[in-house]
Amino acid sequence: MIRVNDLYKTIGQVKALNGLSFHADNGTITGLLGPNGAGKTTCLRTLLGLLKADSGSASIDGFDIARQTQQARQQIGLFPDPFGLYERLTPREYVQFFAELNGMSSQAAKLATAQVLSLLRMDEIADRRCQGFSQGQRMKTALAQAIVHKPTNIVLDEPTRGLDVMSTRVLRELLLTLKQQGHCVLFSSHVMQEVAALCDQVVVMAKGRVVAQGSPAELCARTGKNSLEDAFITLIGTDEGIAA
Ligand SMILES: Nc1ncnc2c1ncn2[C@@H]1O[C@H](COP(=O)(O)OP(=O)(O)OP(=O)(O)O)[C@@H](O)[C@H]1O
Repeated sequence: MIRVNDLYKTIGQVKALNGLSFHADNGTITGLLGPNGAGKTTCLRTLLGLLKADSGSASIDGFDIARQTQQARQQIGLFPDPFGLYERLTPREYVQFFAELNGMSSQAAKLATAQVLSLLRMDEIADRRCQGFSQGQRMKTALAQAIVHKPTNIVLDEPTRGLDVMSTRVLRELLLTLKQQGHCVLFSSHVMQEVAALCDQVVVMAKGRVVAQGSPAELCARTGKNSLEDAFITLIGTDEGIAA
Protein backbone atom coordinates (compact mmCIF):
# COMPACT_ATOMS: atom_id res chain seq x y z
CA MET A 1 0.00 0.00 0.00
CA ILE A 2 1.25 3.45 -0.92
CA ARG A 3 0.19 6.57 0.95
CA VAL A 4 1.08 10.10 -0.10
CA ASN A 5 0.21 12.85 2.33
CA ASP A 6 0.39 16.55 1.45
CA LEU A 7 3.68 16.48 -0.48
CA TYR A 8 5.27 19.73 -1.59
CA LYS A 9 8.33 19.98 -3.82
CA THR A 10 9.64 23.06 -5.60
CA ILE A 11 12.20 22.48 -8.35
CA GLY A 12 13.80 25.71 -9.54
CA GLN A 13 10.85 28.07 -9.95
CA VAL A 14 8.30 25.27 -10.44
CA LYS A 15 5.98 23.89 -7.77
CA ALA A 16 6.25 20.33 -9.10
CA LEU A 17 4.25 18.93 -6.14
CA ASN A 18 1.78 21.28 -4.54
CA GLY A 19 0.02 19.51 -1.67
CA LEU A 20 -0.26 16.08 -3.30
CA SER A 21 -2.25 13.45 -1.36
CA PHE A 22 -3.57 10.06 -2.50
CA HIS A 23 -3.40 6.38 -1.69
CA ALA A 24 -2.94 3.24 -3.76
CA ASP A 25 -4.16 -0.04 -2.23
CA ASN A 26 -3.08 -3.66 -2.51
CA GLY A 27 -4.92 -5.78 -5.08
CA THR A 28 -5.59 -2.64 -7.07
CA ILE A 29 -4.17 -0.98 -10.16
CA THR A 30 -3.96 2.75 -9.62
CA GLY A 31 -3.25 5.14 -12.46
CA LEU A 32 -1.65 8.54 -11.99
CA LEU A 33 -3.17 10.48 -14.84
CA GLY A 34 -2.20 14.01 -15.72
CA PRO A 35 -1.09 16.28 -18.55
CA ASN A 36 2.57 17.00 -19.30
CA GLY A 37 4.26 18.62 -16.34
CA ALA A 38 1.54 17.64 -13.83
CA GLY A 39 4.14 16.19 -11.45
CA LYS A 40 3.68 12.45 -12.06
CA THR A 41 7.37 11.61 -12.45
CA THR A 42 8.31 13.87 -9.56
CA CYS A 43 5.80 12.01 -7.40
CA LEU A 44 7.20 8.59 -8.40
CA ARG A 45 10.79 9.75 -7.87
CA THR A 46 9.83 10.93 -4.39
CA LEU A 47 8.20 7.57 -3.64
CA LEU A 48 11.42 5.80 -4.61
CA GLY A 49 13.42 8.01 -2.27
CA LEU A 50 15.32 9.57 -5.20
CA LEU A 51 13.94 13.04 -4.48
CA LYS A 52 13.33 14.53 -1.06
CA ALA A 53 10.06 16.40 -0.62
CA ASP A 54 10.17 19.90 0.89
CA SER A 55 7.32 18.91 3.22
CA GLY A 56 4.64 16.27 3.63
CA SER A 57 5.17 12.54 3.87
CA ALA A 58 4.79 9.31 1.95
CA SER A 59 4.90 5.70 3.07
CA ILE A 60 5.21 2.29 1.47
CA ASP A 61 3.55 -0.51 3.47
CA GLY A 62 3.75 1.77 6.49
CA PHE A 63 7.47 2.61 6.11
CA ASP A 64 8.10 6.33 5.89
CA ILE A 65 10.11 7.16 2.77
CA ALA A 66 12.14 9.93 4.38
CA ARG A 67 12.84 8.25 7.73
CA GLN A 68 12.87 4.53 6.77
CA THR A 69 14.09 4.85 3.21
CA GLN A 70 15.78 1.46 3.00
CA GLN A 71 12.84 -0.53 4.37
CA ALA A 72 10.43 1.46 2.19
CA ARG A 73 12.51 0.80 -0.91
CA GLN A 74 12.57 -2.92 -0.22
CA GLN A 75 8.78 -2.99 -0.55
CA ILE A 76 8.90 -1.48 -4.06
CA GLY A 77 9.65 -3.03 -7.42
CA LEU A 78 10.60 -0.46 -10.01
CA PHE A 79 9.84 -1.36 -13.60
CA PRO A 80 12.88 -0.13 -15.51
CA ASP A 81 12.95 1.18 -19.05
CA PRO A 82 12.81 -2.00 -21.16
CA PHE A 83 15.04 -0.34 -23.75
CA GLY A 84 17.87 -0.02 -21.25
CA LEU A 85 18.52 -3.72 -20.54
CA TYR A 86 22.10 -4.87 -20.37
CA GLU A 87 22.38 -6.57 -23.74
CA ARG A 88 25.07 -9.09 -22.98
CA LEU A 89 23.27 -10.80 -20.11
CA THR A 90 20.60 -13.44 -20.41
CA PRO A 91 17.30 -12.81 -18.59
CA ARG A 92 18.28 -15.43 -16.02
CA GLU A 93 21.58 -13.69 -15.28
CA TYR A 94 20.01 -10.25 -15.34
CA VAL A 95 17.11 -11.09 -13.02
CA GLN A 96 19.28 -13.07 -10.61
CA PHE A 97 21.74 -10.20 -10.42
CA PHE A 98 18.97 -7.81 -9.36
CA ALA A 99 17.54 -10.33 -6.91
CA GLU A 100 20.93 -10.45 -5.18
CA LEU A 101 21.16 -6.65 -5.30
CA ASN A 102 17.87 -6.65 -3.39
CA GLY A 103 19.51 -8.60 -0.61
CA MET A 104 18.68 -12.21 -1.51
CA SER A 105 21.29 -14.91 -0.97
CA SER A 106 22.67 -16.47 -4.13
CA GLN A 107 20.66 -19.65 -3.59
CA ALA A 108 17.40 -17.82 -2.84
CA ALA A 109 17.95 -15.50 -5.82
CA LYS A 110 18.46 -18.47 -8.13
CA LEU A 111 15.25 -20.10 -6.98
CA ALA A 112 13.22 -16.85 -7.13
CA THR A 113 14.59 -16.15 -10.62
CA ALA A 114 13.53 -19.58 -11.89
CA GLN A 115 10.07 -19.05 -10.41
CA VAL A 116 9.53 -15.60 -11.91
CA LEU A 117 10.82 -16.67 -15.34
CA SER A 118 8.36 -19.53 -15.28
CA LEU A 119 5.50 -17.28 -14.06
CA LEU A 120 6.09 -14.93 -16.98
CA ARG A 121 6.43 -17.89 -19.37
CA MET A 122 9.99 -16.94 -20.28
CA ASP A 123 11.60 -20.39 -20.13
CA GLU A 124 12.38 -20.45 -23.85
CA ILE A 125 14.27 -17.16 -23.81
CA ALA A 126 15.67 -17.35 -20.28
CA ASP A 127 19.16 -18.35 -21.36
CA ARG A 128 19.51 -16.24 -24.51
CA ARG A 129 21.31 -12.91 -24.43
CA CYS A 130 18.94 -9.93 -24.36
CA GLN A 131 20.61 -8.53 -27.46
CA GLY A 132 18.13 -8.84 -30.35
CA PHE A 133 15.09 -9.34 -28.09
CA SER A 134 11.71 -8.08 -29.26
CA GLN A 135 10.05 -5.31 -27.26
CA GLY A 136 7.70 -7.80 -25.60
CA GLN A 137 10.62 -10.01 -24.55
CA ARG A 138 12.46 -6.97 -23.19
CA MET A 139 9.43 -5.94 -21.27
CA LYS A 140 8.98 -9.33 -19.69
CA THR A 141 12.64 -9.28 -18.66
CA ALA A 142 12.24 -5.81 -17.17
CA LEU A 143 9.12 -6.88 -15.30
CA ALA A 144 10.80 -10.06 -14.03
CA GLN A 145 13.56 -7.88 -12.61
CA ALA A 146 10.99 -5.62 -10.92
CA ILE A 147 9.09 -8.42 -9.19
CA VAL A 148 11.72 -11.10 -8.52
CA HIS A 149 12.11 -10.09 -4.86
CA LYS A 150 8.30 -10.20 -4.48
CA PRO A 151 7.72 -6.58 -3.55
CA THR A 152 4.15 -5.81 -2.54
CA ASN A 153 4.22 -2.61 -4.58
CA ILE A 154 5.17 -2.15 -8.21
CA VAL A 155 5.76 1.30 -9.64
CA LEU A 156 5.88 2.05 -13.37
CA ASP A 157 6.50 5.40 -15.05
CA GLU A 158 4.72 5.55 -18.41
CA PRO A 159 5.26 1.82 -18.98
CA THR A 160 3.79 1.60 -22.48
CA ARG A 161 5.80 4.50 -23.91
CA GLY A 162 7.27 3.31 -27.21
CA LEU A 163 5.70 -0.14 -27.05
CA ASP A 164 3.83 -1.69 -29.94
CA VAL A 165 0.30 -3.06 -29.63
CA MET A 166 1.37 -6.63 -28.86
CA SER A 167 3.83 -5.56 -26.19
CA THR A 168 1.23 -3.28 -24.65
CA ARG A 169 -1.14 -6.22 -24.44
CA VAL A 170 1.51 -8.38 -22.79
CA LEU A 171 2.14 -5.68 -20.24
CA ARG A 172 -1.57 -5.26 -19.52
CA GLU A 173 -1.98 -8.98 -18.87
CA LEU A 174 1.03 -8.99 -16.59
CA LEU A 175 -0.26 -6.07 -14.56
CA LEU A 176 -3.67 -7.73 -14.21
CA THR A 177 -1.96 -10.92 -12.97
CA LEU A 178 -0.01 -8.91 -10.38
CA LYS A 179 -3.22 -7.28 -9.22
CA GLN A 180 -4.94 -10.67 -8.86
CA GLN A 181 -2.02 -11.82 -6.74
CA GLY A 182 -2.73 -8.91 -4.37
CA HIS A 183 0.04 -6.51 -5.39
CA CYS A 184 -0.35 -2.75 -5.34
CA VAL A 185 0.35 -1.51 -8.86
CA LEU A 186 0.86 2.21 -9.42
CA PHE A 187 1.65 3.62 -12.83
CA SER A 188 1.80 7.03 -14.40
CA SER A 189 0.40 7.76 -17.81
CA HIS A 190 -1.20 10.32 -19.98
CA VAL A 191 -2.63 7.71 -22.30
CA MET A 192 -6.35 7.70 -21.63
CA GLN A 193 -7.16 4.34 -23.25
CA GLU A 194 -4.61 2.49 -21.19
CA VAL A 195 -5.79 3.98 -17.93
CA ALA A 196 -9.46 3.37 -18.73
CA ALA A 197 -8.73 -0.26 -19.68
CA LEU A 198 -6.56 -1.16 -16.69
CA CYS A 199 -7.16 0.96 -13.64
CA ASP A 200 -9.47 0.32 -10.73
CA GLN A 201 -8.60 3.72 -9.34
CA VAL A 202 -7.51 6.84 -11.16
CA VAL A 203 -5.72 9.71 -9.49
CA VAL A 204 -6.17 12.76 -11.72
CA MET A 205 -3.30 15.21 -11.21
CA ALA A 206 -2.73 18.71 -12.47
CA LYS A 207 -0.20 21.30 -11.37
CA GLY A 208 1.24 19.14 -8.62
CA ARG A 209 -1.97 18.26 -6.85
CA VAL A 210 -4.86 15.82 -7.05
CA VAL A 211 -7.93 17.10 -8.81
CA ALA A 212 -9.97 13.92 -8.28
CA GLN A 213 -9.59 10.26 -7.31
CA GLY A 214 -12.01 7.46 -8.12
CA SER A 215 -12.76 4.57 -10.46
CA PRO A 216 -13.14 5.49 -14.14
CA ALA A 217 -16.91 5.00 -13.75
CA GLU A 218 -17.04 7.25 -10.68
CA LEU A 219 -15.10 9.99 -12.45
CA CYS A 220 -17.47 9.80 -15.42
CA ALA A 221 -20.50 9.93 -13.11
CA ARG A 222 -19.08 12.85 -11.12
CA THR A 223 -18.54 14.93 -14.26
CA GLY A 224 -21.63 13.71 -16.13
CA LYS A 225 -19.46 12.47 -19.04
CA ASN A 226 -19.51 9.19 -20.94
CA SER A 227 -15.78 8.67 -21.38
CA LEU A 228 -12.76 8.99 -19.11
CA GLU A 229 -11.21 11.37 -21.63
CA ASP A 230 -14.15 13.77 -21.42
CA ALA A 231 -14.24 13.42 -17.63
CA PHE A 232 -10.52 14.17 -17.47
CA ILE A 233 -10.81 17.28 -19.61
CA THR A 234 -13.70 18.52 -17.48
CA LEU A 235 -11.73 17.86 -14.28
CA ILE A 236 -8.52 19.59 -15.33
CA GLY A 237 -10.22 22.28 -17.38
CA THR A 238 -8.06 21.85 -20.51
CA ASP A 239 -7.14 19.17 -23.06
CA GLU A 240 -3.54 20.30 -23.15
CA GLY A 241 -0.91 17.55 -23.03
CA ILE A 242 -3.06 14.43 -23.13
CA ALA A 243 -2.77 11.50 -25.49
CA ALA A 244 -5.73 9.54 -26.84
N1 LIG B 1 15.03 18.54 -12.77
C1 LIG B 1 14.12 19.49 -13.04
N2 LIG B 1 14.47 20.75 -13.31
C2 LIG B 1 13.56 21.71 -13.57
N3 LIG B 1 12.23 21.49 -13.57
C3 LIG B 1 11.81 20.24 -13.33
C4 LIG B 1 12.73 19.18 -13.04
N4 LIG B 1 12.00 18.04 -12.81
C5 LIG B 1 10.70 18.40 -12.96
N5 LIG B 1 10.59 19.71 -13.25
C6 LIG B 1 9.34 20.46 -13.50
O1 LIG B 1 8.38 20.03 -12.56
C7 LIG B 1 7.09 19.91 -13.20
C8 LIG B 1 6.60 18.48 -13.04
O2 LIG B 1 7.40 17.61 -13.87
P1 LIG B 1 7.17 16.04 -13.98
O3 LIG B 1 8.26 15.49 -14.83
O4 LIG B 1 7.00 15.48 -12.62
O5 LIG B 1 5.76 15.98 -14.74
P2 LIG B 1 5.04 14.74 -15.45
O6 LIG B 1 3.62 14.80 -14.98
O7 LIG B 1 5.78 13.48 -15.21
O8 LIG B 1 5.11 15.20 -16.97
P3 LIG B 1 5.19 14.33 -18.35
O9 LIG B 1 3.85 13.74 -18.54
O10 LIG B 1 5.48 15.40 -19.34
O11 LIG B 1 6.30 13.35 -18.20
C9 LIG B 1 7.30 20.34 -14.65
O12 LIG B 1 6.94 21.69 -14.78
C10 LIG B 1 8.78 20.14 -14.88
O13 LIG B 1 9.27 21.02 -15.86
